Amino acid sequence: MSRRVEEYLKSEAKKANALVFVLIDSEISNMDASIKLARGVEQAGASAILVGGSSATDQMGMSQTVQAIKKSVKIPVILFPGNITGIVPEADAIFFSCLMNSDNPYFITQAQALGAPSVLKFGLEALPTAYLIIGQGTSAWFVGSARGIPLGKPNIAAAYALAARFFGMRFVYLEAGSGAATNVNPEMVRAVRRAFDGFLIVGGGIRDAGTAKQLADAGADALVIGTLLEQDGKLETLVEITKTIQGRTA
Ligand SMILES: CC(C)=CCC/C(C)=C/CC/C(C)=C/CC/C(C)=C/COP(=O)(O)OP(=O)(O)O
Ligand SMILES: O=P(O)(O)OC[C@@H](O)CO
Ligand SMILES: [Mg+2]
Repeated sequence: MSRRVEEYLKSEAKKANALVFVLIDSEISNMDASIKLARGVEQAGASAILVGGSSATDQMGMSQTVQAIKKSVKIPVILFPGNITGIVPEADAIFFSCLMNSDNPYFITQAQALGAPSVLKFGLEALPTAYLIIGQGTSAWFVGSARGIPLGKPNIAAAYALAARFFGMRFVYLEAGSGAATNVNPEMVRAVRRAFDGFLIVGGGIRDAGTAKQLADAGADALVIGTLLEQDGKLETLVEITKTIQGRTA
């Protein structure tokens, strides 16, 4: 299986303090809005577009959205599935994730087993990802039956990341949850960075450049921004974020 997207992300991450990935929630944005947003965020310096939603079930709609985004931007489009319904053919890659701290085995191995044949059939590049949900009260936390790692317990997150490393997973995604009131804190990112030498993604509740800089300085390779851009006029904040952590826009 090709590692084209993974190699691209790793080489881009070497050039910047951290990359920015933008999450387009296929349950919220219609096709025109998604295309406009994708073009805007590419211009603003985002390195990849993630498409997904914790309860996305409209595969036809997602398929069309991904296809339209692909035609509009050069940066990779990566699926971010909350379930097997989040797998569509048109993307470049998929976070093939294991919600390691779920209480439900479905989100640890069963969705993956059910989805794997489609990933192969569609030729999607699978990015092996340990998805760790931090804190509680968000959609991903609820839908994924996560036993959220307490925000103030960096060593627990680091232990999961170490387990992910020993499993051979090459990505860890520390997720406070979309729209989280409190983002993952830099102490936890630092602890996980010490334990895990792969590609470290941090997301959930990041809304300003100051926070983004702290998380990048703590060792994140990429930050995910979603909810912020669901409000009009916030592209400027994204430009500020990319400038602060990368010193550049596209
Ligand atoms: C690999 C395959 C086939 C599936 C993975 C299945 C797993 C591990 C799911 C994890 C649990 C889960 C429900 C994750 C959702 C991730 C996601 C797309 C979050 C985005 O959050 P939103 O759905 O936008 O939240 P809002 O409700 O706030 O919009
Ligand atoms: O929507 P926000 O809070 O930016 O979170 C993005 C992403 O980490 C959610 O999966
Ligand atoms: Mg959302």
